[in-house]
Amino acid sequence: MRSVGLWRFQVPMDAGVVLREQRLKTRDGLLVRLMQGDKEGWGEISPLPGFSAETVDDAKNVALEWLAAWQTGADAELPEMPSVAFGLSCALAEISGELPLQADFRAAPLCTGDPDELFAMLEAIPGEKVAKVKVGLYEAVRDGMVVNLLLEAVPDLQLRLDANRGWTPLKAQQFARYVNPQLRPRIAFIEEPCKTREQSREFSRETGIAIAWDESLREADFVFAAEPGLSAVVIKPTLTGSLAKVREQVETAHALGLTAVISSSIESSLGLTQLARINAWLTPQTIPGLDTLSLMQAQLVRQWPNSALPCWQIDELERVI
Ligand SMILES: O=C(O)CCC(=O)C1=CC=C[C@@H](O)[C@@H]1C(=O)O
Ligand SMILES: [Mg+2]
Repeated sequence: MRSVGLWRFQVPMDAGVVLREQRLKTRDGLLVRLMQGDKEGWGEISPLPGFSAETVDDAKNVALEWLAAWQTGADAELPEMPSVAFGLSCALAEISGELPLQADFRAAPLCTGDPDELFAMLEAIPGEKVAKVKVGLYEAVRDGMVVNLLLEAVPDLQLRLDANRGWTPLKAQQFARYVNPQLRPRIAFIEEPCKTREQSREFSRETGIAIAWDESLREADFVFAAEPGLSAVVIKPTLTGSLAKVREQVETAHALGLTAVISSSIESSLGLTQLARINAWLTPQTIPGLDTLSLMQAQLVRQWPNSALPCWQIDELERVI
């Protein structure tokens, strides 16, 4: 016997979360529950505005169609739509036991570049010190100075930076000029410094600073390849698709000697705890990019350890079916 449930949620965000120059006031998405005999699996379907091609309504319609077929006992192929394929495949993998329960709740603290804020965060994390700093939001020169200062002040710190393709080659150069060449190896990578991949490669060649692909993974002409200066790929499962596709991408990256970083698409705590499990399962050596729960004002159904945010239960959400 199979049965299904689908809920729509809307969680208020912390003021000031800006994605692609758009303020994200609420995080909207769907939670799905599959039940088969005495087994139960959950998944989150949350297209990310500005990043996903689909909307929540698109996702809902595609999910409903698949759920109707699954409920009648058909094992239909997963939909292509990435957020839907991800959520449904997680629910199926919980039922089958493919997605292990063990989770890696470490997360590289996300910092907007306020050094005092970062020092406080770093003090709180034991072990390997890896943090992620958004750059490209202020003057490139200021970013360079902040990065230099952080690396100087915390000798065992590794930084991940993310420019979201915000820099022209000139701005990228201005940034690099302020980062002491001896400190540059402690920049684990900078995600997508420039508007084009070619400009980002050029930046890496000229500065010796490693780069990572994130946005590029979703482009039609992207192929996984090892190349000079490239150290990592950032994999955002909600934007990628099914768990099988995520796994394939992780394996391809590892075979090429690249780090694969499992990263959040700002999912609720339910999706985030699953990403922490995916990390423990597929990329256990790597600290994931999952420090986004604090951008939200509530958790959903499952709790992230030690989060003080209230946790909304399923009966507080809008039931679709
Ligand atoms: O990767 C992380 O450490 C956290 C997630 C994160 O930085 C992002 C999530 C979603 C959209 C973006 O603003 C940003 C990114 O570009 O990687
Ligand atoms: Mg990025």
